Amino acid sequence: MSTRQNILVFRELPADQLARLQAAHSVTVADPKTDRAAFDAALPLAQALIGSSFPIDAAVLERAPALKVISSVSVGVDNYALAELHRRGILLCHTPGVLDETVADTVFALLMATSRRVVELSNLVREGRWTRNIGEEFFGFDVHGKTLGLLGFGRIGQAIARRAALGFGMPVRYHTRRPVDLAVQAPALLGHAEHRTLDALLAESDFVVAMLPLSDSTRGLIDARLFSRMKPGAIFINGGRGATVDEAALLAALDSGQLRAAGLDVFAKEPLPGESPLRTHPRVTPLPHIGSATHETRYAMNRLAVDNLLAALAGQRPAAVYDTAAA
Ligand SMILES: NC(=O)c1ccc[n+]([C@@H]2O[C@H](COP(=O)([O-])OP(=O)(O)OC[C@H]3O[C@@H](n4cnc5c(N)ncnc54)[C@H](O)[C@@H]3O)[C@@H](O)[C@H]2O)c1
Ligand SMILES: O=C(O)[C@H](O)CO
Repeated sequence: MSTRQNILVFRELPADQLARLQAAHSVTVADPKTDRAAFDAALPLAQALIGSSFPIDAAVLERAPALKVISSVSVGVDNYALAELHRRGILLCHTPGVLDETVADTVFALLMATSRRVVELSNLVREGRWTRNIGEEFFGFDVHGKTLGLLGFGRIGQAIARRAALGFGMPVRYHTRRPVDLAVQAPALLGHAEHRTLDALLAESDFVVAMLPLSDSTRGLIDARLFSRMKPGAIFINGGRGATVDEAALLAALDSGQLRAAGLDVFAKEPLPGESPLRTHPRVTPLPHIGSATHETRYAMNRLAVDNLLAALAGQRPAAVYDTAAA
């Protein structure tokens, strides 16, 4: 690629990271959620896009004939028309690795909040309803020593597994299409994590944590059949993507008592619609998709996304390219 390129920034970046782009290229900032007209106007000349949380689908790509590279400020790539990017030869970069520990912390916050009923009991205090010693009806469920089942045992799944096994003494079971060679890929988990078939994992686990990407193979994967295979009284946590879960089946499993509780950072539709029963269900702890939302981690993601984009525009191999051919 030649020297100054046209970059369209479709989500706010930290000022210093935006300045890095502006120093070398022509930059237009237009958030399609608040100024769709400006975004649409900049698309035809854009050679590069950087941002997140907006679908870059085939219709958007059709209006961006000069596009050569997209740098997503996210690890998940479900907002991008992957086959179309591959067909058009557009490079897709993302931000794996820099958010693993923070997202794992968020998932653990949900694990603790659901099992120890943190939000419910904190509200009891705040609302002046703590008038006598807490009785059995408010007791929780131990986390330490319980079995954790992971659907999704990639970068973030393994960070969750380390917390569970090494911090809380929890046996970890994971389900992937093929067992992971722990000695090579996750030596800290040797002797702590074991591969299971999906049904065996569900039958054994006190906590089932989904940390899956959204793809054709995972959309709606966690359905009524899977909930019915879980241990009665299990806790379900979703930190991956909302659409991997059949939300009606999740509600039915909560209402029948099959599930003790659910902790959800992600939903099929975000922001969660006001009428969703998941918003106010007494045994659901909902979070507004905050897995990676700390100052440090969001900054690291933005910096990596800018690094990726500048490298691609300089004709170098970016640190984190997503393989659209494999999608
Ligand atoms: N809540 C948040 O804020 C937040 C933050 C970061 C990532 N995420 C989501 O988490 C996902 C995982 O991130 P990662 O960095 O750990 O990804 P990763 O690619 O390292 O791991 C993905 C794991 O999912 C497994 N997997 C994929 N398809 C599967 C299937 N059909 N059946 C069983 N296992 C399957 C893979 O084998 C792998 O173990 C992201 O794609 C993103 O959607 C959410
Ligand atoms: O995929 C990711 O990085 C998170 O969900 C933030 O969008």
